[in-house]
Amino acid sequence: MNQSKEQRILNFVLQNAVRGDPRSVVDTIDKYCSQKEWAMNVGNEKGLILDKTVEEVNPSVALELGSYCGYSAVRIARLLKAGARLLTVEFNPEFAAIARQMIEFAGVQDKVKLLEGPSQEIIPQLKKKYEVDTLDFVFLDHWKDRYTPDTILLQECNLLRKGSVLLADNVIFPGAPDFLTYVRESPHFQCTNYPSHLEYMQVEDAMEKAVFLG
Ligand SMILES: Cn1ncc2cc([C@H](O)c3cccc(CNC(=O)c4cc(-c5ccc(F)cc5)cc(O)c4O)c3)ccc21
Ligand SMILES: [Mg+2]
Repeated sequence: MNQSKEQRILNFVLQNAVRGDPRSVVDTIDKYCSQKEWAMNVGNEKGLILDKTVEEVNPSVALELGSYCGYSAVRIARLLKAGARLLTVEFNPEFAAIARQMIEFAGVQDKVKLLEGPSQEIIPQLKKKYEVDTLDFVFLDHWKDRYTPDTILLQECNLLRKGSVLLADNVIFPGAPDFLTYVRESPHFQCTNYPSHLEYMQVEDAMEKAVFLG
């Protein structure tokens, strides 16, 4: 049975990156996906925006929606302070299996918990089952038509507090127009747009930061 692209990315990392070195895992994925096969990792250009936002927020509890191969989970986890944790949600079993191995190889498994299932089922379980009080940081990178309903669900589940930061990938390409309208018109969010480019391409893209005002 021939391998999936995601399996090929993982194999390239296992053979070329340095075990326990998150930076080398991130760089190796970027090398493969820019030179051999495009894949929907956030990439290095938007990754720098992600890094700056994570460093600014310095979250104790972070949530990622859409693990994919674990690229952004490794990228976020490497910046977390001692005792801080990242919960990453992936519904596709094959992607989840790849991401778990990527996270393990990078050596950030003590900071990251991958939750397998769709976000709309996982989010309502975060408080009781995963002992979350409120979320300091949320990275949205799953199905673009889920950004808005899940942002509403996070509020309904009382998972956001004054100052919680949402950062959304791909608000220009593939695009999340309803999400942009929702957060920009809501009195409960203060929004900032970060123009960038689609990972590994010269296509325009952007990230949107939305700070919850309570
Ligand atoms: C409900 N739920 N809960 C958890 C959860 C997890 C998933 C998966 O991780 C998953 C699977 C497939 C697609 C996505 C979204 N990502 C994208 O669609 C995307 C596309 C492109 C792009 C750009 C140019 C192209 F030509 C084609 C694709 C560039 C990007 O950065 C992307 O993030 C996410 C899905 C639903 C989930
Ligand atoms: Mg994306």
